Amino acid sequence: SSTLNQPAHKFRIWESFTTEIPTQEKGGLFIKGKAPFISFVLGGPGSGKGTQCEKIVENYGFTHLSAGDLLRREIASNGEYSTMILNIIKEGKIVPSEVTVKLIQKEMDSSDSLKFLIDGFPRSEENRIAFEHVIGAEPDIVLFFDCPEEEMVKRVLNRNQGRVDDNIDTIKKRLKVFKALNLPVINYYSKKGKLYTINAVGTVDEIFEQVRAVLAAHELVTG
Ligand SMILES: Nc1ncnc2c1ncn2[C@@H]1O[C@H](COP(=O)(O)OP(=O)(O)OP(=O)(O)O)[C@@H](O)[C@H]1O
Ligand SMILES: Nc1ccn([C@@H]2O[C@H](COP(=O)(O)O)[C@@H](O)[C@H]2O)c(=O)n1
Ligand SMILES: [Mg+2]
Repeated sequence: SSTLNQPAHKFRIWESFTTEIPTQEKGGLFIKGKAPFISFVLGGPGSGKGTQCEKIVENYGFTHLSAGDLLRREIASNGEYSTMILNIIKEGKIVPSEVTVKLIQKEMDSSDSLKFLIDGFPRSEENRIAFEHVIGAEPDIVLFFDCPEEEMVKRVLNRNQGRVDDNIDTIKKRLKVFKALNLPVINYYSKKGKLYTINAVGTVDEIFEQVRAVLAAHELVTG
């Protein structure tokens, strides 16, 4: 059956083995003994999510899961969904949540990490709801890299990593999709008090100082 129709199965397993029932929020990951800290990392195309995630990993030992990288790896594997994913990425559209959440779930399940950065996810309300349903967890915080469109376009066009979506036509489409589908997710987490907006203009180090302040407030600075 569809992944989306499966319950947050690990939570059910935990419930049946202990009377000490953890909060539903982190249910799917409690089987590892301790619920990991989860940060979603959002922002438009080229806002600097991946760059800042690298700095967070270096400094604080998070495990970085980039949804885009997982999808690109899936394309490279020539698997069942490769062509479908490639076509969607070329169009700047969003891959069905069932596929993306399954890739994230696999990485989280095979990791012992207690700190995850989930970069470029959730890109839509559908993504968000699928994650909650399948993983059985919500993020502790959401970092939002807020960057003007002209700056994002400039950065993407200069990126030079051979990505099929780093061209002006696809960037325009990605910006439209970001506004239509990702901003509602950002607003959702803002209302929940989980959103931390970072001014993504400036040097990489200047931006990282803002990130550091957010992580310090959550006592995640010890690595
Ligand atoms: N503060 C900055 N100033 C100038 N250039 C930057 C800055 N941060 C990142 N860049 C550059 O901008 C480009 C895009 O950055 P990055 O790949 O981190 O963005 P992203 O948000 O992950 O984008 P995407 O959503 O497309 O994956 C890269 O070439 C990166 O080196
Ligand atoms: N949750 C997601 C994340 C990404 N995609 C697709 O991949 C493209 C590249 O993503 P980056 O985070 O590396 O910019 C993106 O434009 C989408 O086509 C997705 O579908 N769902
Ligand atoms: Mg990226």
